[in-house]
Amino acid sequence: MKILSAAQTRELDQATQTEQRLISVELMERAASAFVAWLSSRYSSADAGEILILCGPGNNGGDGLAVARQLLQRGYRVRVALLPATRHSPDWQHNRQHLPKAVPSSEISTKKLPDIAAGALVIDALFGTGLSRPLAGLAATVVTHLNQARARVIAIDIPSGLFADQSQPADSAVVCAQHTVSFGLPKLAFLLPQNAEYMGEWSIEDIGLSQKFVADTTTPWHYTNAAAVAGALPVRPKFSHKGTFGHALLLAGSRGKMGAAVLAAGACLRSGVGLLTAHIPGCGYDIFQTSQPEAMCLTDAKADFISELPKLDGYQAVGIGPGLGQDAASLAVLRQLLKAAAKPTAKTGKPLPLVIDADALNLLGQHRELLKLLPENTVLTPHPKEFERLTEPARDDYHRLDLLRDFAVQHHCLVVLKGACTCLATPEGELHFNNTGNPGMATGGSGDVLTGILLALRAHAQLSPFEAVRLGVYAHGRAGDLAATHSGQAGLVAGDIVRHIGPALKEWE
Ligand SMILES: NC(=O)C1=CN([C@@H]2O[C@H](COP(=O)(O)OP(=O)(O)OC[C@H]3O[C@@H](n4cnc5c(N)ncnc54)[C@H](OP(=O)(O)O)[C@@H]3O)[C@@H](O)[C@H]2O)[C@@H](O)CC1
Ligand SMILES: [K+]
Repeated sequence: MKILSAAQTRELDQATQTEQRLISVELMERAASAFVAWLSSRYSSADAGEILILCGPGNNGGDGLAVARQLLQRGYRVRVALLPATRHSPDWQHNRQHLPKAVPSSEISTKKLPDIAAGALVIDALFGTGLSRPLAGLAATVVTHLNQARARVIAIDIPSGLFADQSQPADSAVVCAQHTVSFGLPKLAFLLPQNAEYMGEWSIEDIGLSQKFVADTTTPWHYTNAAAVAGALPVRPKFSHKGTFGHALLLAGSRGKMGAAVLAAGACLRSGVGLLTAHIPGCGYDIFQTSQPEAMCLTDAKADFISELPKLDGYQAVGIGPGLGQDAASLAVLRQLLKAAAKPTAKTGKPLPLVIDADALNLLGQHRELLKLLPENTVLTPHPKEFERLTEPARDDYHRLDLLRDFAVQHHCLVVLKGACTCLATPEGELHFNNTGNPGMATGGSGDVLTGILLALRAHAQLSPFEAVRLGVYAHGRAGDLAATHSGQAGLVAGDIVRHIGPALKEWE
């Protein structure tokens, strides 16, 4: 699914009208109907009580006025408060004229802010994607007044005061919604942690916008949902054997951190890899062989950390990092690996696929000269702090996205920035936000599991680097979601995610 800018969203609006021979007010009516259908599926008129609709001067306010009329027709009690303005959009004016007299309406002023009882249901239709500057004056006062009221706020399209695709000054007035009901496509702002307090839960309603325009429009931003990865996992052919699905090598573990190696290995095995060999420090042999009998095991000469790079012949992908530690000898192994993997393999003529995580990323951050050795299409899986060590502190989430994109393009690699909406940056400069996963996955070992999944999928000959990583990130979140249905979010541990990779991947079969 594509994510469009605010300017492209306006063009989409126009293109839809032209394509479907609609007048703009008809599209507004569709948006209002979709919003009302959403609201009435969640709140009966008794639950809702008297609904206050705050309307601005543009089409977002026009949506609010159409919603007021439709809610009244459905038997809800509504009242409307209008933000004064010198100019109103034509569709606003149309819906103002068609607002039934039975809907009480008043104009807001500094002296007459709307009464909002705690717990009241309030619809925020002040500003949408036409926001052209941070809110100030009366508009900002109304938003602050609303946020202080402890009401149940539902935003139409986007919380008012929030820009759809760029940052606003830190002290801007923005509506804090409990839920945002948006139309057609998600907006970039919805996916960034810095906006979580404004967005609440959000959902996207289909209003039949032009699919052709969306298909023809280019954007760096994409959203990975179930439809995006449908059919992405190749069917296992009847006459396949374990060699068909690749042999992966995992370099992981150190004294006290063997669990990371065990989790990554378990995840790799559950993600369809043909064979897995793990190279681990001597201290981990019994632990590893006992907990992962399906994997083969090579032990390092050192007992506590990895100091040797095994021969790489015969492997289709190598993962390094989980529980590795940051010993100088392990750094030397990482350097040797980067150099060796860059040489084209006899089988594919391409560099050996690498997945780099955790301490291997921290070592890269401390020795940035190694970044120029990264083979093409290497996968890096940092969380924001690890990513900062590779680049620089980000001013905000938008700046972090710029850094992420630049890094992936400059180093020709795939970077998975882990978070609530994990973002995959490609060497072509695309950013793909993931829609699976839950806060229960913010737990130790969750990242090691992702490394194992990605390692298995990068060893799969039929998946392109991008397909493997996008699918792996999605499947990791999906496994976490399935795990949470059993253990709950608080009780979820990384091993639960491993145990649900199979059921998650089964959904593609
Ligand atoms: N796209 C779609 O597919 C569909 C979109 N639809 C709906 O349309 C909405 C977008 O409508 P919109 O473009 O009229 O923008 P919106 O935000 O309501 O108001 C702009 C007005 O506010 C003003 N203004 C701006 N910033 C301001 C500020 N800080 N303080 C004060 N004023 C400010 C601005 O004035 P100006 O910038 O010219 O000074 C202008 O007058 C969209 O979010 C969705 O709800 C659906 O109906 C149908 C399908
Ligand atoms: K709004």
